[in-house]
Amino acid sequence: MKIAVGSKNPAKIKAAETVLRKIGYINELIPLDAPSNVSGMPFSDEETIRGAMNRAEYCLTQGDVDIAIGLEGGVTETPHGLFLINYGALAEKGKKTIVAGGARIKLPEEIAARLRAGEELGPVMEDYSKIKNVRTKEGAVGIFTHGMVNRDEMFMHIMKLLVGQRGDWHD
Ligand SMILES: O=P(O)(O)OP(=O)(O)OP(=O)(O)OC[C@H]1O[C@@H](n2cnc3c(O)ncnc32)[C@H](O)[C@@H]1O
Repeated sequence: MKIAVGSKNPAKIKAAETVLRKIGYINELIPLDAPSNVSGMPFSDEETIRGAMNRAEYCLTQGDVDIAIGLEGGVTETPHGLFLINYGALAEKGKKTIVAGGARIKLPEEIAARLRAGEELGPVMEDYSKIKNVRTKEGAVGIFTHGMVNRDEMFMHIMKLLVGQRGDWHD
């Protein structure tokens, strides 16, 4: 069984690899540059879910991939402020795509204002934290939880929700 993940982001690959290994999948995980076909900074649950699904479903069209994972970050507006959100999708040939969402936290108003003005979270977080490539490491969630929950761990939880919903992993 060949499994792909629709991203070359190390935080996403690590999350997918760790959880797949936990359930006994020890073959190579194939990272593919999969387009999300949504905006660079998804601004709703719907857009972020769509991005995750698009990434996963694109991977299924590449080579002989049997199962594909799409992981996508975004934000969503609420009456309480702008929240960081993340979703995952697991696509499999001949089956309905499985979707799961991850933990969410409210972003500080100074970050939210910049996103509403059109900036993307990746560069805004680099600027705010003075750390390069935050999105590939601890992520915004890691910065704002002081390392208590980093981006890979947050995606690991989404991965568990995905593989758990699929159910039986015996060949
Ligand atoms: O390489 P890919 O897979 O595209 O990963 P990405 O982090 O760049 O892209 P996402 O589609 O997951 O996220 C959409 C945008 O939000 C940014 N973003 C999302 N979550 C973030 C986080 O926790 N920390 C920093 N930036 C984040 C990210 O940099 C993108 O600009």
